[in-house]
Order: sequence, then structure tokens, then C-alpha cells
Amino acid sequence: MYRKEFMAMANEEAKANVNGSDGGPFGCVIIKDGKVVSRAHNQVLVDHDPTAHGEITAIRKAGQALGTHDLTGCELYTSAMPCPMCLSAIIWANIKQVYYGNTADDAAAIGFRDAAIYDFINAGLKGDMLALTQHDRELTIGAFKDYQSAQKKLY
Ligand SMILES: Nc1ccnc(=O)[nH]1
Repeated sequence: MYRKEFMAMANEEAKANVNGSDGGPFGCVIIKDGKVVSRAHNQVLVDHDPTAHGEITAIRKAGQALGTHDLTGCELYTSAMPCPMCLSAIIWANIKQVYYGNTADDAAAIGFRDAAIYDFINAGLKGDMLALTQHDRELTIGAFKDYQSAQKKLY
């Protein structure tokens, strides 16, 4: 169930980057059983890490706090609509509930590319944002096959 106090907390994290200079104005809080597991803001600039979005940083901290990569049962509050990278990370983490404040268009209005990346994906990964081409599958497929065989031996 949505609780405004947690969105306010995510917003406080976002505002920390308006006054400070760790990165963009994005904050995130992860909740489990009504308790804060982690809170974080965008650290792209301070970490020299383009993946250090508020959501990714909060997921990393939650994994450390809970001792697992599986955040089943957690809820995520973010001050802005997750970008495609963060959306994927949230799904990989098995988080099933996300509450967000600002929209991707709001982020575009202050110069962030979230909406442009969604447009690229919706256009079937075609366009000049990224050249994405497949090569030499016969070279790379072996690791997948070996992984599958090894896993099967475990059961
Ligand atoms: N939703 C977001 C977009 C960009 N950066 C972030 O940290 N979060």
C-alpha cells in the first residue's frame, strides 16, 4: 500500500543532489514489511559511474542489507519514473511494486534522456541512438550450452 512518507523520503534524497553534487536529482527508497531497507540518490558523478542511478544504488544497498540479490517482497519508491536500465534492474531484483513521482517527460524537460531511451526501445532498437549488431554466435553459444549442462548436473 502506497505511503506518502516514503515518497517524501525519496524526494529528500533527490533534493540532496540539488544542494550537493553527487549526480542528478533522483532519489529512491526500498521498503520491506513497512520498514526502510535502503535509501539512496543518484551517484553518477561522484562515483564516475553512469549506472549509479538512484534506483540502482538503492537496489545495491538493499542487496547488501538483506544479504541476497532477491528482493522479493520489497516495494520501491522513486522520485521519478525509472529509466529502462533501472526498470530492468527492478525486475531482475523481483521487486513487484514501484511508486514514482516525476514522469519521464519531466526528466526530459530538465535534460535527461529517459524518454529518448524509451522511444528507441519502442522503435524496435532502430535509430541513431545505438548501433546494435549480432556477430559470431558460434563462438559465444558454447558458454551458454556448458552452463546449461553444468546446471543440469546439479539436480
Ligand atoms: N529515474 C532516474 C533517471 C535518471 N537517473 C536516476 O537516477 N533515476
